[in-house]
Amino acid sequence: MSFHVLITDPLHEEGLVPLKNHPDIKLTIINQRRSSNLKELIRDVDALIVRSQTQVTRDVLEHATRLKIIGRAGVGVDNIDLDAATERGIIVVNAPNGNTNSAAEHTMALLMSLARKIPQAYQALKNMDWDRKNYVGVELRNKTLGVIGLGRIGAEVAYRAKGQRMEIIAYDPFLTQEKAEKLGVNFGTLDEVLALSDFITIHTPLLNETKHLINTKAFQKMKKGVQIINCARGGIIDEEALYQAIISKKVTGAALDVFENEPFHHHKLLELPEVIATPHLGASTIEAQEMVAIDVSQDIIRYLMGEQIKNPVNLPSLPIEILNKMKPYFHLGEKLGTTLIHLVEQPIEEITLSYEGELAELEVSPITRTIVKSVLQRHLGDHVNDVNALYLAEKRGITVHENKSSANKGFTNLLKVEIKTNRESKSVSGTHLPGLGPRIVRLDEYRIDVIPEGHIIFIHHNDQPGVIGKIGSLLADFQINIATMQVDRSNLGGDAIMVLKVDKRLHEQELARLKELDEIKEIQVIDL
Ligand SMILES: NC(=O)c1ccc[n+]([C@@H]2O[C@H](COP(=O)([O-])OP(=O)(O)OC[C@H]3O[C@@H](n4cnc5c(N)ncnc54)[C@H](O)[C@@H]3O)[C@@H](O)[C@H]2O)c1
Ligand SMILES: O=C(O)[C@H](O)COP(=O)(O)O
Repeated sequence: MSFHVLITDPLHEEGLVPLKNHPDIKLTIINQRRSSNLKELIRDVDALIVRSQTQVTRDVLEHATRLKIIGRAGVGVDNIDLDAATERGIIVVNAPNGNTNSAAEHTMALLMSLARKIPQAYQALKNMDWDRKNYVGVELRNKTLGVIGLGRIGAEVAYRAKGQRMEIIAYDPFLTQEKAEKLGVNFGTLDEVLALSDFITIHTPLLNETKHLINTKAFQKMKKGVQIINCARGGIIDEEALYQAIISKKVTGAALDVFENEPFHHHKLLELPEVIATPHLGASTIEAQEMVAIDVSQDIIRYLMGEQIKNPVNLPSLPIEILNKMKPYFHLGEKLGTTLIHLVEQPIEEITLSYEGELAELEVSPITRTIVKSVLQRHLGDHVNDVNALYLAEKRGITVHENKSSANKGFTNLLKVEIKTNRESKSVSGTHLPGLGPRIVRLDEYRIDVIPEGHIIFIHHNDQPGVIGKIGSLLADFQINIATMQVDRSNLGGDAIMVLKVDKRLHEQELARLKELDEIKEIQVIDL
């Protein structure tokens, strides 16, 4: 199988090598700035790789009929419509670690340039103006640096700023006491960070919640004379509010690497002498570009070749070692979901997944996605995948519940899948036996022991003498060999089930003959 990969932003050459050398990959590289026909180009590609300049909008994705994966050679994915990608089952991956160091170093360069007015003094000197009195700076030592967003880059900046003997106060909704202590920073609320800092540096993603996080109100809460750095994303600072805060002398300096609209040829903030700026260069180092390009190319290749990816953005992300440990449960979950969906009538209202024993200790959301996928695939087809399964379930009004219990009910791990429709509720439970593999151990209240693979016939019948013989002799007439047989009943002479594993698939006519037996209430043939 051959895959077509399209690259629309400049990428480091090293990152292209694995793609160029791959026998199953055809590579197209375009300069998106010169190409306005992304919608045309994206039609026949399997993978797209971008940096921050290509805008992967919903409109663009509507034309991407074959697209399976989008790779972002960098961190921020605000130029990609994640909801639209998820709805279409397109996985988005990024390269979150490769440019952390470079972005932190760039932030420090901006911080120091701001404190000592280096760009302004340099510009004056270039204009042959030997001016010393207008470029008196401030020391960083003993000043307070407010860090908003203490993730990868924020933490690296805090670490470096401590080397400048600054006091650090940080705000991040996910900051734990342990992490703050480890980094030697003070915990603060957003308002405290705004009120106490001499310098403020922003390191959050651009999200609905962080759009214009630093607005007129936020500037009002700041110290007079504060200086601000944004090496994260344009749009987190309200640029008009910043302009006014500088004019009013509340803010005495701003260093910006990112802007609300990029690229631009004129910006009113740059007319102010207090503002220094770079054109989104935080990640622009040889080292960072090499690393992000390699990381993203490798994940693209992994995904296209059906291997485990490392940096998914629209899927729960777990370390590879843990995912490998969970592999048997993905397999078991998929088999249980496929089995159960063949045994219920539509329409489904609820899917409930119960994780018991050892399973309850795991992060089970990826298994849940796989089970929901296997359930929906029966009627929606192969376009359902782990990325869009939960979205498609929600869109169809199906609620998905997850229950966990560490209680051990005779199995070290037990996974129960239950489907509720408007008429009935059915469940199937399974376990993974180390060294032996998956087993279906319960069908509703019936106890069975079935290896979920091959051709399986589920029969719901009346518990009465002769049924097993009749079914056995009919199958013999069809030349179908029975490999295993399991029978259980609710009570003597009541409802019973039979699960047969046979060596070849039944034809429609053969199935019809079995259904003619009076004792049989329901029969389903499933290929697992
Ligand atoms: N200028 C550049 O070239 C450049 C380079 C790399 C990254 N970036 C940008 O830098 C930013 C940070 O990147 P990162 O790798 O450190 O990401 P990260 O995910 O490691 O860290 C982001 C942190 O922001 C926190 N956060 C989220 N919402 C918040 C809020 N409302 N208030 C405070 N904190 C909040 C998160 O909890 C997280 O800890 C991103 O916007 C990324 O796109 C820019
Ligand atoms: O989010 C990022 O990784 C940076 O903003 C880098 O963007 P770039 O790849 O366009 O330089």
